[in-house]
This record gives sequence, C-alpha cells and structure tokens, in this order.
Amino acid sequence: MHDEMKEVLISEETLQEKIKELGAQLSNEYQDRFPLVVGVLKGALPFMADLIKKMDIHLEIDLMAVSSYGASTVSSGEVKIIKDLDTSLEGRDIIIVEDIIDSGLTLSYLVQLFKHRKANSVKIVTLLDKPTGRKVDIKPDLTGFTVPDAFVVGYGLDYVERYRNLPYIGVLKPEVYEK
Ligand SMILES: O=P(O)(O)OC[C@H]1O[C@H](OP(=O)(O)OP(=O)(O)O)[C@H](O)[C@@H]1O
Ligand SMILES: Nc1nc2[nH]cnc2c(=O)[nH]1
Repeated sequence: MHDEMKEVLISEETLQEKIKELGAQLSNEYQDRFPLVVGVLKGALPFMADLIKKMDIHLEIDLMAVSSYGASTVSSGEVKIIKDLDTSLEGRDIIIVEDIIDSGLTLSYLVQLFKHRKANSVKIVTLLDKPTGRKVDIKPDLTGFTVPDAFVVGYGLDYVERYRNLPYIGVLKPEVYEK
C-alpha cells in the first residue's frame, strides 16, 4: 500500500497534533452546550473518532451517509442520503465533521438541510480544505489543513474504496490510476 504513494502530504504525527488543537478549540467553544457531532460517512470516520476523543466536554454523536454522484475522482452536483440521522436536530448545536471540502456541494446541502430541520446552530469542521475545487461559496468554520489541487487519499479518504485506512494523507502514483 505505502509503495503506491507518490508523496506523503501530511504525516500521521502532524495530523494528530492538529486534531488535538481542533479538539481543544471545540471544547472551549462548546463548554456547557452539549453539541451534536455529526460525522459524514464514510470519509470522516477516522477523523471523527480521533477528534471526539480530544473534546473534553459532554457531547452526542450521530452519523450520516451521503453520496455525490459522478466519477470516482470528480465531484458532481447531486447529493443523495444513504443513511439519515437518528437524532432530532431541533434546537441543537450541530458540529458537522468532514474529511474534505472540495466543490462544497456536500456541505452546502447538509447545512441547508440541518437549518431546515431547525438546528440552533450549524458549524463545519473539516480536516482538509481544497479551495481550488469550490463550485459553491461555502467556508468551513474550522479547518485542519488546506490542500493543493490534487486528489488526496488516506485517513478516511478513498480511491475506489481503498486507502481509507492509511494513517496519513498522501497522493497516489499516477500508475495506480492506470490499473
Ligand atoms: O465538497 P465535495 O465536492 O462535495 O466533496 C467532499 C465530499 O466528497 C467525499 O465524500 P464521498 O462522496 O466520496 O463519499 P465517502 O466519504 O463515502 O468517500 C468527502 O468525504 C466529502 O464528503
Ligand atoms: N479521496 C478523495 N475524495 C475526494 N472528494 C473530494 N475531493 C477528494 C479528494 O481529493 N480525494
């Protein structure tokens, strides 16, 4: 697996350091508020698991699975709910946890949906932001790292469902796509 990597963009150690910082910031901000932390499957799973362990406050978690239609490396316009939340959002303070914002279509859909469901507040925390991919004007409230205009994998992010289990973020060698 590791020999298929052209480059490691963000090491495991750097990821974990940043997640500790993000957790501390969120703990501070949401003290005494009992937020609902919503992870967007599948990509956000490793990040969410590590992030909530660095949040030293009472919180609730829920998970949502959505999929954007399109080719494996291109984000398209439509978002489909594969698994909805179990929790009522009315009056809740929501923290959406994502692995990456690229076009912004997934998150702008979710923010609108959660507001429609009468959430009290909706914040976006993303591990990675790829601003060059943006198709809609949406900005995360908290970002781990800004990444260049390349297809990244690892730590939740897949290429045809592989590489999600890498502990770091990297870029694949071009020949991997030719297989
Ligand atoms: O800003 P966007 O262009 O909408 O892209 C971001 C979304 O794309 C990826 O999910 P994907 O649909 O690949 O599902 P996955 O998390 O199950 O891999 C990623 O996890 C984000 O949810
Ligand atoms: N794996 C992966 N999924 C994405 N979804 C949107 N952008 C990306 C990306 O760079 N890598």
